[in-house]
Amino acid sequence: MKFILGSGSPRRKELLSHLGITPDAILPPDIDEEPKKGELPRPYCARLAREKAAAVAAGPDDLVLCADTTVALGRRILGKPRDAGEAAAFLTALGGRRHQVITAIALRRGDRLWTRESVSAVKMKRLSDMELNAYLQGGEWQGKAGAYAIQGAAGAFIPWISGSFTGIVGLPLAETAALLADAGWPVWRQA
Ligand SMILES: Cc1cn([C@H]2C[C@H](O)[C@@H](COP(=O)(O)OP(=O)(O)OP(=O)(O)O)O2)c(=O)[nH]c1=O
Repeated sequence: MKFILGSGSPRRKELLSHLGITPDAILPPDIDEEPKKGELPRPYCARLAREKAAAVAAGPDDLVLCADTTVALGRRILGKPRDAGEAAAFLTALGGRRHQVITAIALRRGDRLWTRESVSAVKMKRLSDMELNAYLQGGEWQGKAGAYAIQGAAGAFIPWISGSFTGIVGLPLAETAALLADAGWPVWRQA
């Protein structure tokens, strides 16, 4: 049996290491992340995590762990920005308001699938032109849902969260540990 991390996100690999897990393989899934017409953020995020888990090639006994992080502004889904212009639009829309960050995780072994979700609320301050431009120049927005990473410079824009910090970064550790326990993986085995 192999443990496969179905994710190209270095944050997810690092967070998983806190549970003492070094994956036997890292296989980033390649799926269409376009939301369906009228799809709401939470079901969208859960669907993507499931589809990622289904897309990773694995043996019948292998465990495959996948996740999806989605930023939701009301009913609006903010995925990974295509370019700096879209990142600027996302950050302008998020500034001065509360939004949600959803991370859905999916664990698959053969035909069996275990899933969980973490939902956090995040308040971002309204950004000045100087803050916005400096942040865009720093490049940390690339590849991040909602165009920011709380674990980097954008932490300075976020005075308040309610929920799971590790969930916002991309892999909620409490839910992940519980999911692994559901599947019979011994997270807290003694050395
Ligand atoms: C909101 C937020 C997102 N993110 C990241 C986590 C995810 O990597 C990314 C959202 O994109 P995802 O599609 O969830 O993941 P990914 O494309 O990076 O990797 P994979 O599909 O291979 O697993 O945004 C942060 O690192 N910090 C944050 O504060």
